[in-house]
Amino acid sequence: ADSKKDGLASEEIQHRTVYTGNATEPVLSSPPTDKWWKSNICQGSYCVYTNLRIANRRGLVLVTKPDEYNKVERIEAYLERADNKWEDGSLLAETEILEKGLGLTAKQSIRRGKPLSSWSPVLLVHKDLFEDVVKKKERTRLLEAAINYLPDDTRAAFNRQRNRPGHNSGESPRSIEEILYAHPFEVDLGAGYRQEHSSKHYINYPEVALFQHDCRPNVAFYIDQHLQHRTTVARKVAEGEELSISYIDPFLPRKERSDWVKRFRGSSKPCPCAACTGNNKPSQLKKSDKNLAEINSIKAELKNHDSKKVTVSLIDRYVKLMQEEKLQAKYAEAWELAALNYNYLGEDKKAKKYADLAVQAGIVEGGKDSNDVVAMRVFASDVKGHYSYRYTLKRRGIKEPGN
Ligand SMILES: C[S@@+](CC[C@H](N)C(=O)[O-])C[C@H]1O[C@@H](n2cnc3c(N)ncnc32)[C@H](O)[C@@H]1O
Repeated sequence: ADSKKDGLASEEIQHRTVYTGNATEPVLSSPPTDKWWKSNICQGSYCVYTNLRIANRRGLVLVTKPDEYNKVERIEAYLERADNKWEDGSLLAETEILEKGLGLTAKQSIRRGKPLSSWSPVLLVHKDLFEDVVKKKERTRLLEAAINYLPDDTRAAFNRQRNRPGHNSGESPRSIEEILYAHPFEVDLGAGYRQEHSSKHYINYPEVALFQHDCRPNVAFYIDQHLQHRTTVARKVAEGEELSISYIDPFLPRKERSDWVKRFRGSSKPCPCAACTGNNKPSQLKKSDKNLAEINSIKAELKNHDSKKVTVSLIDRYVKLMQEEKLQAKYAEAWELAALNYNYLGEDKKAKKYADLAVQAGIVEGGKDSNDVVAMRVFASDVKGHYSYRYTLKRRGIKEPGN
């Protein structure tokens, strides 16, 4: 009964007896604890790979193809440096949230820029598995075996996601597939040499699964090149407020965002976020839809070096709309575009201001060593020395005052 309550993996695999597809005898195989190991649990070109030692013995399992496995194996040294933690346990509380299940709320107010978490993945599953292995039973066999191989604590953390909070014992725990669909993260391991197939994988971080979705989130996240997942507060959070990340592209039109929310909830119920319901005020929704359409169209102009429509007031308007729409978790690209475009028009003071803001936002959204942050730092240090200074004015034949 206890195992049901905890939503643990199905009974048959609790004792770690794993059956291979065409074997007549159960194959009792336990992974070694000191290296990568390929199990004999395979289906077509997909196999279960495990590493119990990785990330200070948190462990990592993969359900993937051999060349994808090789890519992860190559970055093992980086994964080894993982630093798995909530940055400050006193800031967050697990809370049951109406219509959404278990989530996180702030125990006290938290400032923008505060790092919240850093976790290594425990499971990677090739996305093509779901097309190439058509029988759900076969996929389940691989996925359950993979989870079963994880170290006990990690498996328990994974299985906590399978609970259905707010529901009582009658309901069965979520399947691993449901968890993967309900969890927003995926990574592309990148094209290998002459590789033609996709390298996209679902990637699971059990602790991070506690962040609920919001299209106007107050927390930004990124997955770094070591596959480490990091979250940072994107706008000031009040005590008691729910912490959220966006599982989807927040610049999508509302209808598409709502459809996505239905998909990951596995339900036809409408999306309950304020950005979808407008707090039941139709005028608010209309305004937000209009703002978003305008943001997207101005963004297209700002990205086009040859645009004849960009003026200082158009950039000012873009900045204002981004703030109004509460898109703080996506400021980095916006401030970078604003900074460059101001500079194209010779507005060096505004360019400097937004370049500095782009650096701050870039740290929140991609980390201090990300390429964008490095580039914006260089730009901010000397906006007039940057190629972009007066770029548009020069092309329009406008001379610098005094020349
Ligand atoms: C990654 S989990 C988040 C933790 C989950 N609430 C739980 O209780 O385990 C994703 C699931 O949470 C629920 N959820 C997250 N954000 C939501 C939202 N904005 N509205 C409704 N449900 C949401 C959905 O059921 C979704 O499938």
